[in-house]
Parts: sequence; C-alpha cells; structure tokens
Amino acid sequence: MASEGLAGALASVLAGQGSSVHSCDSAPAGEPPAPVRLRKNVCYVVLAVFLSEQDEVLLIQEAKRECRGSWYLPAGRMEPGETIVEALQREVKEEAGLHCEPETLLSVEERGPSWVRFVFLARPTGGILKTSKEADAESLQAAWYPRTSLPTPLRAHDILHLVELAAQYRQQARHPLILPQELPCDLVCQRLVATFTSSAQTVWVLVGTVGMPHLPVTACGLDPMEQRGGMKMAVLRLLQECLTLHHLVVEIKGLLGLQHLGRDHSDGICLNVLVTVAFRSPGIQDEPPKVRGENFSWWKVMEEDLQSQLLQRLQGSSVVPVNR
Ligand SMILES: C[C@@](O)(CCOP(=O)(O)OP(=O)(O)O)CC(=O)O
Ligand SMILES: [Mg+2]
Repeated sequence: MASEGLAGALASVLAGQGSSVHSCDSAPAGEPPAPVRLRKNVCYVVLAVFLSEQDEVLLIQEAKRECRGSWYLPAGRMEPGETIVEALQREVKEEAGLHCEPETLLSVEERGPSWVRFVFLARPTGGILKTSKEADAESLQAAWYPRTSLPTPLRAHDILHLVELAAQYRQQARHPLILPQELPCDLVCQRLVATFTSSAQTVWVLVGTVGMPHLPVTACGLDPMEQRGGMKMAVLRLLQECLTLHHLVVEIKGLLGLQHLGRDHSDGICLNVLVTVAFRSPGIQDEPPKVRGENFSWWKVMEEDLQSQLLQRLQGSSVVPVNR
C-alpha cells in the first residue's frame, strides 16, 4: 500500500496537482504556527504578463500617489475569500479593463513566508482596454507597448525580468502549464519532492514515515523572527532533522505546483518544491545519504514512468522558478 500510495502522491504532484494540507512534519520551534490570515499575517500578490503575438506587453499606468504616472504590469494584493486566479482576474479587470485567463505560473517570488507574489502568463479573453477617460483610483489607463521599448518611468524595474521570463516561455516552454490547485491549506508550507539521483540514474525520494508514508511538509513560521532566510530555510530545517547536511549539496530547483483555496478562512498555501540532494564530494554516488531517526526514509522510485518523469524534470529544470 505504501508504495502505491507514494507513487500516486508523487504522480499527482508531478502532474501539477497535489492535495490539501492540514499538518506538517517540521515547523519552527516553539509556538505552533499562527493561523494564516490574509492581510493580517500574510500578503499575497498577483501579477499578469500579457505578451501579444506582435511581441507587445500590456502595461498599466499607476494612479497611486506614491507612484502616480509610472507604468507597471497589472498587479495587486489578494483579498480575503478569493482564489489566486479570481484575484488575478479582478486586478486585470480593475487596472486594464480586460477579462483574462491565466495560461501558467511563470514565477513565484517570496520575501519570507508572509509576502508571496504569483506571476502569471495570461491571455486576454474580452473586455475593453482602459483608456485615460476611464482613469480611476485603480489605474490611469492601460496600453500595449513593444517589449523592446517599454515606456518610462516604470514603477519598479523588477518587471523587466518577468517580461523576459514570459518571452522565453513563449519561445520555449521550459515547464508544463502549471496553475494553482484550489485546495485548502491551513499553513504557509512546502511539500518536498527531495530527490537523490545515483550515478546509475536511479532516483530516491525522501518520505515522511510518521503515519502513512507521505511526501514531507515543512511549515514556515510567520512571525518576523522565524522569517529569516525565507522559505528556503524551512526546507533546510526539515532536511537537517534527518540528514547531515555539511557533506551534502541541497538545491531547490523550483515549483512543481501549488495549492491554495482562500475560501472558509483557509488562507494557507502549499508550494510543491523539487529539491535535489547530492554528496559534496564527486565520488561514486550509488546510495542516498544515511537518514537519521525514524521520521523519514528514502523511497526508491521503481515505477519506470515516474522515474523517467522525475529525471526529465530534474535534468531539464522543468519547474516554475522560485525567486527569493
Ligand atoms: C505589491 C507590488 O507587487 C505591486 C502590486 O501591488 P499594488 O500596489 O498594485 O496593489 P493594488 O493596489 O492591490 O493593485 C509591488 C511590490 O513592491 O510588492
Ligand atoms: Mg496594482
């Protein structure tokens, strides 16, 4: 049962799905994680990159006092009770006048677990482009500009990298289309697909063994003290509970998917992260590193299809980048 269950869980995560999360294997020491409340202890932001067939980018002109007149991509803070995609569609309608559908996540950015920005490649599906006649508190107007000559001033130059990501994805999709799965999560957490690949290209995945074998979940603290090092520290904290990290190289490759619901006060998110663990010394790596304690173990992926999917994702870095 364990192997079929794990294979099913891994296949679901590799397909960009996953499952809701109500508990974790590892959390910051001390108090249990505070309940996640949007606009109280977490801020989620959505941002859309529209790239036309003529290589033009949709920008909006900001109306806020602190950045009035500057140009930015349609973006905004999520409101309690909405899903990530609903927030994206609301912000694009408010700021650009257009209806839209997300195509895929392009990037997830985090400044610690209490500020996460979801960046989407999106396509317009209707509506009327907002002109200066419709200027309001949300934006002054929206307009398409050639990607190679964007207007100035920009509100912030962080969008240049995001526009480039969109152009690269349009040119060659490095990962499958990945969209948030609307599943409840009580925490801001990460589900790990932590892999060890042997010289013979056999893949092991670290699994939690408390209860039914499962992909481990690490919760991220939300108070300022626990946020140092961002969400990467939460991954390392879980791994150091069972591995001796000083002779290993740990790399967070990126996202295989994410879960969030937003309704019924379940404001948490679960990021499914692909992680590699390798020995620092380049010698023969036939077996994964020893695991300390009883709470985790290595599971050798025997299903050929799963193994080849994992190797393809690992070798191609076929994941949504996480920018910390
Ligand atoms: C927060 C940003 O990613 C921009 C999106 O937030 P807005 O300031 O545009 O919020 P709304 O008023 O909801 O549209 C910029 C940042 O520095 O985080
Ligand atoms: Mg905005």
